[in-house]
Amino acid sequence: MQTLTKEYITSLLPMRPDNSHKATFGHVLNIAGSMHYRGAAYLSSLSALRTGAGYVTLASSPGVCQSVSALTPNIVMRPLPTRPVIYAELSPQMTDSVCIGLQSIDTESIDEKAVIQLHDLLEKASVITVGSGLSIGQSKDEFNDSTAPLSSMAIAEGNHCFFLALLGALQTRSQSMVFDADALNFISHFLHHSPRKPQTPLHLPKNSIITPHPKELARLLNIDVEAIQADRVHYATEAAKQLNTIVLLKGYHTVISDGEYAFINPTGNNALAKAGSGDVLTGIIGGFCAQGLSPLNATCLGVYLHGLAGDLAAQALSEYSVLASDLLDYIPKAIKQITNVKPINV
Ligand SMILES: NC(=O)C1=CN([C@@H]2O[C@H](COP(=O)(O)OP(=O)(O)OC[C@H]3O[C@@H](n4cnc5c(N)ncnc54)[C@H](OP(=O)(O)O)[C@@H]3O)[C@@H](O)[C@H]2O)[C@@H](O)CC1
Ligand SMILES: Nc1ncnc2c1ncn2[C@@H]1O[C@H](COP(=O)(O)OP(=O)(O)O)[C@@H](O)[C@H]1O
Repeated sequence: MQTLTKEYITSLLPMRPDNSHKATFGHVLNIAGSMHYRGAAYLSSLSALRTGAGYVTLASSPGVCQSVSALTPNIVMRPLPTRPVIYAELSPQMTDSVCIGLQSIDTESIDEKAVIQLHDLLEKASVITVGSGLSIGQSKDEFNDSTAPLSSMAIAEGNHCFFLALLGALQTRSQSMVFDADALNFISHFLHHSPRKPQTPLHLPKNSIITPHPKELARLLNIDVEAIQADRVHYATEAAKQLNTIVLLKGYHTVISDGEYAFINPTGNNALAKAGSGDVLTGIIGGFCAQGLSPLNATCLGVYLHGLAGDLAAQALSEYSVLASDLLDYIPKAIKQITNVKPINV
């Protein structure tokens, strides 16, 4: 187990040749966001550009694409077809969001056939990031409860069907891939709670990275979150072996493991404990993968810089006041700090 050092991290930064163009620095396909989590699509897309990717395409529902393009002109949009809501409880007046009991259901779920329309982008993207704010459509505990009544299982599954179709299409691809947030919840559901039990063990595509917080890793391994927190390096390593992937276990002193080696990140602070900061991290890692770094190196560099951006933001704004969107402005300062670029006095 090693702690990441500034010297090691600096050595991982990708080159920026003068004789270059946007394709030199790679294309991130970010499949993210849903009606209730538009911010996650924005944060994960923009942070990839801030980290140096040449091109970012956001593939999401039309509503998400519209919202994100209203906030920034920097991201290319690929709106995907949505599927009609199939359950009977809907009244005609309900258009965007539907409340059944305490649940708020996303009616803009992406059609699983959208995967066919994504074929060209799946071919040409340098890296595919999936899951930030993708929406499971109901409470996670209910989603992961196989004893839930059939009536609730019939209620919107968010982007579950789309994700499973996508995962099938990704199996044969060799680009780096980052699976975050709800992508991990879909995988946990498939592994442990699906009424149709998987026939064969689930394999993530090669060159993949997963970015669970402790509860997401607990869901993936089907154990208690307390057990994970009591032995973070062991469980990150175990999950990396089981799923044949790079594991980034989030939290204070984030752990990164490829199943053989484990790294501990020394940067970051409680300012990062704010909704959306994990979405920024996904984009950062995607941005470095796009520039040609291996999944392990992109993860180590991304985690360190994300934490450093949080440290610099906390110094300037206080640990209380940092927003996930502030991190976007501190990524450049973190990069400058590790490259020892002196600030220019104007
Ligand atoms: N602006 C946007 O659009 C945003 C969109 N977002 C998107 O929303 C989606 C769902 O994300 P989410 O935050 O609602 O659910 P999730 O992270 O599973 O937390 C649920 C429960 O899990 C627990 N828990 C969490 N962290 C833990 C930890 N470190 N260690 C231990 N336990 C931990 C905790 O439960 P408790 O411990 O309180 O029982 C918590 O209440 C996802 O796709 C994401 O990308 C968000 O990024 C926010 C900004
Ligand atoms: N107390 C803390 N110290 C250091 N880093 C933290 C702390 N709390 C959260 N983080 C970091 O902030 C990010 C939170 O990600 P996540 O839990 O996925 O949130 P969200 O889903 O809201 O984006 C992770 O990178 C995690 O390591």
